[in-house]
Parts: sequence; structure tokens; C-alpha cells
Amino acid sequence: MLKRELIRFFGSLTRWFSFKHRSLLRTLLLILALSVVTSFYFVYYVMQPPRLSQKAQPPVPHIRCLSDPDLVNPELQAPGKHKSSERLQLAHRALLVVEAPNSRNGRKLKHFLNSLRIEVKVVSKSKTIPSLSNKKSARYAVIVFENYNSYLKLDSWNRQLIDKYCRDYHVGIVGFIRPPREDGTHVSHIDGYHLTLQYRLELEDMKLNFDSYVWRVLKPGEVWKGFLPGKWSVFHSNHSTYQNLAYSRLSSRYLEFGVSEDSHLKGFKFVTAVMDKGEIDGIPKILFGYDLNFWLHTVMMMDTLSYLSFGKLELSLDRYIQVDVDDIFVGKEGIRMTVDDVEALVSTQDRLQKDVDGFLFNLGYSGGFYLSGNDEEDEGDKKLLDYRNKFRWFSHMWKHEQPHKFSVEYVENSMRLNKAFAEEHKILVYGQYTVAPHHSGVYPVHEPMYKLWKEVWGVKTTSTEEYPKLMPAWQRRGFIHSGVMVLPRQTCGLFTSTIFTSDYQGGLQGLDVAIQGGETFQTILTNPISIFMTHLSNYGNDRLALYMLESLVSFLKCWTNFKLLSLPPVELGFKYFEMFPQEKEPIWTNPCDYYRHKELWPVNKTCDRLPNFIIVGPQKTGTTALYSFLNRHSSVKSNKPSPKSFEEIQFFNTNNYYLGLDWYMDFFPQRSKPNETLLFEKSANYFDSEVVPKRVAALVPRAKIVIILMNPIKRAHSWYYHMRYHKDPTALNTSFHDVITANEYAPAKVKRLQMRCLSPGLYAQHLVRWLDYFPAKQIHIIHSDELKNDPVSVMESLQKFLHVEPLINYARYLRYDPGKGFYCVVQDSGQMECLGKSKGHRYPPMDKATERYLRRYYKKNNTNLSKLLSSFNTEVPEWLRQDLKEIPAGKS
Ligand SMILES: Nc1ncnc2c1ncn2[C@@H]1O[C@H](COP(=O)(O)OS(=O)(=O)O)[C@@H](OP(=O)(O)O)[C@H]1O
Repeated sequence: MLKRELIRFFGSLTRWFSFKHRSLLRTLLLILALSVVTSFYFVYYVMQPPRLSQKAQPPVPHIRCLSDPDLVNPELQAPGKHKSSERLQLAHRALLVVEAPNSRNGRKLKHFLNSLRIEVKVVSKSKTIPSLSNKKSARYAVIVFENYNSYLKLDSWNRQLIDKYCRDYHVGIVGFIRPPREDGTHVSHIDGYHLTLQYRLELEDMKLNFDSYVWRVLKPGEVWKGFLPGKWSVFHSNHSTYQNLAYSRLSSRYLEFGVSEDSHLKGFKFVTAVMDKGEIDGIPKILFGYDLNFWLHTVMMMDTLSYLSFGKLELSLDRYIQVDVDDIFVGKEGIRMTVDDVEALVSTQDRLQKDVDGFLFNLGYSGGFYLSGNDEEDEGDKKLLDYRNKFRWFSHMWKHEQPHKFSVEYVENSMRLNKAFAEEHKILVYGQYTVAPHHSGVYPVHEPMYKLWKEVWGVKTTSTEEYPKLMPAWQRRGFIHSGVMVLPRQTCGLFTSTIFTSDYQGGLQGLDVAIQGGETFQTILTNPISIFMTHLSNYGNDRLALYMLESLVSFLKCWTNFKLLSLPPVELGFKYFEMFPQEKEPIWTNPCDYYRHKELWPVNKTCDRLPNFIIVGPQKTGTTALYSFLNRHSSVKSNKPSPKSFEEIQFFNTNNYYLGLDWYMDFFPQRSKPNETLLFEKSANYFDSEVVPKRVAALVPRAKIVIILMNPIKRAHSWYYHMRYHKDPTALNTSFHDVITANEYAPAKVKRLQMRCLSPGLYAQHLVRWLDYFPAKQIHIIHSDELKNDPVSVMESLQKFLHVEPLINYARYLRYDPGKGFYCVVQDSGQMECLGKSKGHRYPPMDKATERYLRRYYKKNNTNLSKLLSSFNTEVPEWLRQDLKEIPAGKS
């Protein structure tokens, strides 16, 4: 606009001069006008003074607790203790009944429960209620209804089932009230429950019943000021079973729209959440008049879960906070810290230490950028060093390089230069903690970096936002690799570029929303340990990190009973894995399946050296023969042999898994023709391993799975003789019959041998686990007898399943060897290559009594297998048909 005005002005001025007499005065006037305009333009567009004025006034934290004046002594409000001394058998799991499989509130509830690390079983209201108990224990510690009405309207069979379960196991119900669809309904009564519901109210402000023993995380003396989102349902009852939990008042905005202003409506008269103690039907319930999209409801929900589950579904009240200030010395000139900023950092740290036990800022430095700002900022750098002993320092790379982009030598040099910088400037570095620039090398794991971390610094802990993925943030987890504890990290909404309030989405108000119940608050709420990553630039300029931290701590103190603490990173790491031991084990994912991981994957590595299909076993079914047949195909390539386990890598089922992805990929050849060569491996123990399907699905979700099934009785027999062939002392000293019939008093070695002998043959049980992670169409089942007797047909259908090209006729490559008694591979030279002596050897037949015993043993599983096989593109094999015919059902 302004530019256009200026151009027009200059245009008319020039025209005026060309048509009128020129005189000296006019020339002078023109020069004057020009200089005024030019200086205005310069000041307006070039200097941009508004940013400077922003920098002069960083925002000041302003949160003050608004305690309810009715609360006589806030100090007396101790958090509720919900843990029960009774021996209640409740699982750490919740049942969530949703309106529809993908309903928005249902998803929100599931994610919230998952963020608290509660396992959730989701069922749609129209589906049958799953089995609720497991003999003496309850499978679900609470039942949550996305819409409480669905509970009230359950058909009598399911309603009785749920009510009986809740009463028998002391399980409570959580329900969210949704107004009925018919628009006209504003009030309804729940028959038999002495409860009236009023719908669609606009409300403002909220306070909690500070006499309720439901509150544990929530400190109930606070008052929330402001309009509540959406339309609410409220509860009315005089029955003693109900305890009001939260109150609100009618929105003043609502009153403006013509409803007469009645003074009592302005009081906190509207009950927005109630507890039903169960006096009427013996089932405790907590009902909410609005969904989880109001921040206070997330905290109330957390306390509800804890209360109704007798403390089973609760997290500790301790909240550990670690704040890393990353990129010390790295920032660009003009946005770095000055002396005043450093002073502010120190004084804020002093204040935070009063509320957060043991708090220290962790400063991550890159010495290569020391004194690289303007004069004022260089003084800031020096000031940081003056205060060096006030902080905990950790190392980055010398020039903030991303390790995965450089050679090992270069990375080592960079680490050592940074170490020398610390020595030169007498910085006592906490070498056991480090952070990699831009997460490089942490996840996906870059092995050389882990190695150098240990060699140069003795690193034991780090943190990242990338495991297993950046988003969703609530799913981030920790893992341990190569002795380094990798902890999940949060962004707290401030990035390198968030330096002025105007840079934050929604400005200061937006930041306040995140702190006061929003994203930043939720991080602390759901994570007992939070590591916040901030940057140097967030501490200069508008000092947004200081504002955020002080405000957050004040808000947490007003509203929660959390005990805020801080620990040195290694101790924090130990604490984390003590709380969440199940996370110690990593789950490797394919670095090329997620664009952020791909960017962190060294360019000289590919994700191509991973199998397209895996023969998973079980043992003794002919897996080695199949492996050798496949290798005869020019477009199919297997792994190179392992020095320890020969043709089997045994990666997914053993400690080899912890050696990482590089170790696994090294077994596979580079593909000569990228899309034409199929890579595969076979490890016959994968089939029956508990952890394998999950691990395979995480790394190669599109891989095809090949399974060979044979009569489990014969498999067990063959396996026993395999162990004898390999001189297993227990097998040599115990007969097959004694192994399989060993009872609980048998020696541990025999019982272990028995388990390994019989368990893989429980095919249905293992197949179900594979089906949890892979669709049936990705799994190919081969029958062992067919592989033995008609391998040519087996290979034809397998090639089709794998889409191998060219489709070859195996009749040319396989020939029966009467001496060996099996098919062998025909080499190009025409020579036959059979499997070694350990495969297809001779052993005595099984006696009838043993066979009968095993038939009974496998009966139930075989029945299940025959049903399961219908999901696959395969026939029921002859042995299974016979087996099911011979032993009448129920005799197992
Ligand atoms: N073509 C061919 N050559 C040799 N052996 C064959 C062949 N086809 C199937 N079989 C049967 O494979 C059994 C060994 O199975 P695995 O290779 O899966 O055993 S292992 O788990 O890898 O040890 C082996 O079991 P045993 O006879 O008990 O040794 C064989 O019966």
C-alpha cells in the first residue's frame, strides 16, 4: 500500500516539474522531499525497530493461585490415597466402550489412557462385550463408556454381565454424558438412579468439591476462571449415593442472550461431574458432563482412574523435570544471550530451585562457536563461563556437526576438540550425558557414534524425540542400547526459532494456554519423567524458556499435588527404567519407513539389505531343505552364514537383537538388481518365540512370512533325536517317552527339554500371535509332507506367493535321491547336492503308547488349528484330518 502511494506521489511530482517553469526553489523543494521520503522509507523498512522494543521487555510470569475463599485451610487438603490393602486381582488394563470404531472422543480417550501407559481394550457399543475375567482375576480395572447412555441402553444380557463383573471384582465405571440427539431434549431422568440430567448449557468458571476423596493429583482448592468450551450436561440429585465433584456457573455470555439474570444462576450451582458411590446398584461410577476436551477433565480423569481402580491405574505423584539448554555458543549473531540474559538465567534457576528439588539447567555446548556473536553477545558468552560452576554442562560436537554425516575419524576429532575446549576453559563437564545435534545417530542408531561416546566421554545417558517416532508425542519411549540409556524427550513447544512471543503460535496467550492445562502441562501430567529440550535463543531475546518454566511450575503448584524434583541425568535414567522396565529393550524400526529417520540415516547405508521374506520355522519341519531349494533360484538370495549358528542368523529371537540393525543388515548381500532380487533368511526358532512377531513387524512390516507345518507328534520325535544327534546329555539320558511325560517333580533339565520339545507344536497358539502382527494374506503355509514328497509343486506355489521372477520349473533343479531318501538340489554341473547327515537321519519308530499320549496332548490345539487354517489359502493336511477323526473331542 505504502509503496504504491510513494510511487504515485513521485510520479505527480515529476510531471509537475516537467510542465511548469523550473526554478532553483523547486529543485531545492524536490531534494528536501526526496530526503524526507528516503529517510522515512529507511526507518520504516530497513531498521525494523519493533523487534528491538520486543527484546527490551521479556514477558513476566504472572500465574497466581486463585484459591477458593470457602476453603478454610488449604494446607489440610492431603492427596487422596487410593491403594487398597485388599487383595484385589485387577489387571493394569481398561476396557473402553466407544460409540463407533473411529469416533473422535473414543480415540481421544484411548490415546489419553495409553499416554498413562494403561493398556486399553477398545470395543464398539454394538459389538459383544469381550470376556471380562480370567478365573480369579479381573481383566479390566475400570470400564470406560465414551457415552454413558450406551451403558444404560445395553441389552439385558450384556448389562447383567458387566454389572455382575463390576460387583464381583469391585470394578468401577466411568461415563461421559452426551446429550440425546433429539434437539428438543433439555432435561431427562435416569430411571432407578435418582438422577436428573440437564443438557446443552454454556458454562464458565469451575471449582472442585474439596471434600471429595477422589482427588489425588488435583489440588481441589483452586478456581478455574474463564468460559468452558462447548455445551455441557449437568447433574441434579438429592440421593445420598451421589457426591458432587465439580461445580460451574452459567455463562455470563449465555445470560446476555436474553435469559433473565437470576442472581442464584451466577453462583457455582451447576454440578458438572458426580461420583455415584454405588449405594443403589453396588457399582461405583464417576460421570462427567463433558468430554476430555477440557484440560481439567484430563486431571480429573486421572484421579478417577486411580480412585476406581484402588490405585491400580495410577502413576506416582513425583514429577522429575530435566531442562536442557541446547546449542550453547551456537546461535546466530543477533539472537544469542547477552550478559543480562545470563543473569536472568541464573536468577530464574535460583527461584526454580525453591520449587523443584535439585534443579539445575543442563547446558549443552559446542566450543567451536565460542565468541562468535556481536560484542554484547560475546560478553554474554564470557558471563556464562564466569558462572560455569552454577550449571551442569554436557557436550555436543565441536561445531554442532551431525555424526551420521561424517567419517568416524572426523566425528572423533570433533568430540575431542570439544573436550579440549572444556579443559581449556575449566568447565567441569558431566560426560555421562550427551545429546546429539538434531538427534543424529541416536535413533536410528549410528553405531560408531555410540562407540565414540563411550570412548571419548564415557556416556551412559542421552535423550531424543525420535524413538520410536517424533509424533504422536505421547507415544515416545526410552530404550537401552550398547549400555547407553536413551530417554524420551519433549519439546515444550519452544524451538530454536521461537525467540519472541510473536513467534509462538497464538503469541503469549498461546504459550499461556499450553502451560495452563495445554500441551506443556499435559506432558508433565502424563510423564513422571519429563526432559525438556530448549535452545540458547529461547533464553536470550524474549527469554521465553524462562517464562515458560516459571509459569509452568507455578501452575503445577496451584493445581496439583505433584512433588517436583530433578536428578542428574544418569540417576534419572536409572529411575526411568526402574519405573518402566519393559522399555529397556529397543524395538528396531526400518529407518527408511519414516521421513525423519531417513534423513538421519547415513547416505552410504541403505535399507535394502533387509529380508523380503522370512522362513520362521518351526524346527524340524524341513526348513533347511526349503532354504537350499530357494537359493537355487537366481533372483532369490539368502543371508551369509553366521559363524555361530550357520545358515540361521537368529536375530529376532536372541540377544543378537541387541547388537542392532547394522549387525543384522551385514548378513545380507547388496542387491545386484534392486527390485528383482528377493532377500530372505530362515531361523526355525522364530515361529514359537513370544517376542519375534512384534519385532519382525516393527522392522519389516511388509515382509512375507513362510511357515512349515507337520504333524506335531512327528516333529517332537524328530526334534528329540536331533538333540541326541547333537549329544545333548539330557536327551541322551532320558527316553523320548520320559521326556514328554515328565511331570512337575521331574528334574528341571528334563522339564526344560520337554517344553522345547512340545511347545513349538502348539501351532494354533503361535499362529494366533503371528496373526496379531501380520495379515493372513502375508503368511504362507507349507505342509511338510508335501515339501518332502512333492517339492516341485510346493516351490511353484511359493514362487507365486512371493512374486518371484522368473517363475522357474523346479523339476529341473530338484531330483529324488534314493540313497538319501529325499529330494536334493541339482547343480549347474549336473551334480546332486543333498543336505548333510544331520537332516533326514534314521531313528527308531515311536511306540504306540507314546503316540497316543501325544495325540491327546495336541488334540485341543489341533482342533483350533483346523479352524484357523481356513483364514489361509491352504488345505487342511491329511495328518490333521486323520488326527481329528481318530480321537473323539473332549477326551483330551
Ligand atoms: N529334501 C530334504 N532333505 C533332507 N531333509 C528333509 C528334506 N525335506 C524334508 N526334510 C526333513 O527336514 C527335517 C529337518 O528339518 P529342518 O531343516 O527344519 O531342521 S532344523 O530345525 O533346521 O534343525 C528332517 O528331519 P529328520 O528326518 O528328523 O532329520 C527331514 O525329515
